[in-house]
Amino acid sequence: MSRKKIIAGNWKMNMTPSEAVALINTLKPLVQNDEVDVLLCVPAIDIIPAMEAAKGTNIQIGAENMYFEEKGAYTGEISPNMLVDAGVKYVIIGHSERREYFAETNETVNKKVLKAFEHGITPIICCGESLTQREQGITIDWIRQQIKVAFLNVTADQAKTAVIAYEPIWAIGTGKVATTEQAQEVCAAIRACISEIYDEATAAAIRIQYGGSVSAASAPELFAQADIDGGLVGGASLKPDFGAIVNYNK
Ligand SMILES: O=C(CO)COP(=O)(O)O
Repeated sequence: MSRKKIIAGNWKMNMTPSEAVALINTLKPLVQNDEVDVLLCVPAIDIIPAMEAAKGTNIQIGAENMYFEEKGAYTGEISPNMLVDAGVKYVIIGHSERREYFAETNETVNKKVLKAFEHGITPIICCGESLTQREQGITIDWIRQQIKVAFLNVTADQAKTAVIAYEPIWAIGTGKVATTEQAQEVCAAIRACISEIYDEATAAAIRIQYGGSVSAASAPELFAQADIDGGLVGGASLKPDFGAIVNYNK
């Protein structure tokens, strides 16, 4: 089965609304590639102006986070309904930075994943090991656990449409990209885990990205791996380099 690659930027806490519009205008001509899905996940305050700036282009705008309640007394949070109303189709869930700085757990990730599906938003579910865990040889066990909990009560039909981002924490923002072998090994293990939870058809349909210091130089080899269906790109998505990453196959 051939899966369409999905190449997504994660802007993290960068870009004011006016900077966001300017960057999208710069990226527009650089990220044209019909063979891949192109997505920019941007800060909540940038979503509406970014949608407007990206109108009529192949750039889709996603969110970086979402709460698992619909509305109410949750100061500072963004609800799934708000994202849907703004036209958002993808949301990053459980990025390692949210787990580390905002106390997200596998359980809250699962609640958010279920809520996103309930509202027709595709979650980009993040997983990844620390350097210590890699050195201890527990990478695969750790990630299998993250995946199993994230997908609790998710149906096979929903799971087929999900995106998983494998992001080794030691490779994020460090310039230390995982080797293609390391990235492929874990992405294959994630697909095997999905196959165990559901079935082969679900595992064959789900898209798995690699993230962690992806650059124009490393993208072609990474994205050519059998189980890597694109990337979740941090730093390089804030620069024209993102165009070269999107066009990794040209
Ligand atoms: O965390 C990341 C994307 O979600 C990766 O960030 P970098 O590409 O800056 O390493």
